[in-house]
Amino acid sequence: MSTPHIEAKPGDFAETVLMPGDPLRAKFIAENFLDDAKCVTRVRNMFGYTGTYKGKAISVMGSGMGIPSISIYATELYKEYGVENIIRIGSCGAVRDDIKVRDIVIGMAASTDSNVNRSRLNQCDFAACADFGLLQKVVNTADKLNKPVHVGNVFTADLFYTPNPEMFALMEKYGILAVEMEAAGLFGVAAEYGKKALTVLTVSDHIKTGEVTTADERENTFKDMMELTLESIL
Ligand SMILES: O=P(O)(O)O[C@H]1O[C@H](CO)[C@@H](O)[C@H]1O
Ligand SMILES: O=c1cc[nH]c(=O)[nH]1
Repeated sequence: MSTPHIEAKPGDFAETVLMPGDPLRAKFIAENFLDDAKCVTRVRNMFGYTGTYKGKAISVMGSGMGIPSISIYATELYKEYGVENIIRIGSCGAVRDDIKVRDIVIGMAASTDSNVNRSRLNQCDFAACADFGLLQKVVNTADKLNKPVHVGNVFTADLFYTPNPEMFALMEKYGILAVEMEAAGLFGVAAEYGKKALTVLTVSDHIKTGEVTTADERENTFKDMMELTLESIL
């Protein structure tokens, strides 16, 4: 069995798949955080691996950038490979003063300028939200590990290079924590197939201050986010 975009065999994916946008990041995670990781798909170089973390089977696969790309992979994983949980692990831009670069943001819900969830729900607004059980586990794990996290609404943008930068002030006014490009789409696909999803992000840049993280800082904060996410799904 294979799908148009995934060449893995039935049973090749674990019930939980971690999804960074970047397929090379999926490879890095497999090589540095999982034991006995095996590459299960490489169509279009969108690498997917399955291994174990402290004895538990976990998969990791790139999603690509933006809602259309993650929607293709999430649909095929949920529908064809029996995956139950997808946890997006990505980067985001902060849009308010109390969120700093390097912070961890957990997307409890995702607002968006995309029309995909309206297409699903007969043009009505869909409140795109994370699975409460996954959210609770990651928040409890953050408490246990003494890692500070921000939990709330993120904004999933269709355009990275936005022609409407005035939107960032509106996001701040409405309590949105950060901007990224996939969460609302992933939550919509999970709802469509009766599955579970969560988004965990690290702040790579600050929209208001222009501050960006260095490569070393990105590596360290990324390890923090990985430890938090992996421990929460044990
Ligand atoms: O770091 P990732 O997971 O790719 O996430 C963010 O980075 C990309 C934009 O540079 C978008 O995919 C956005 O959501
Ligand atoms: O989508 C994204 C990701 C990181 N930083 C941004 O400003 N936007």
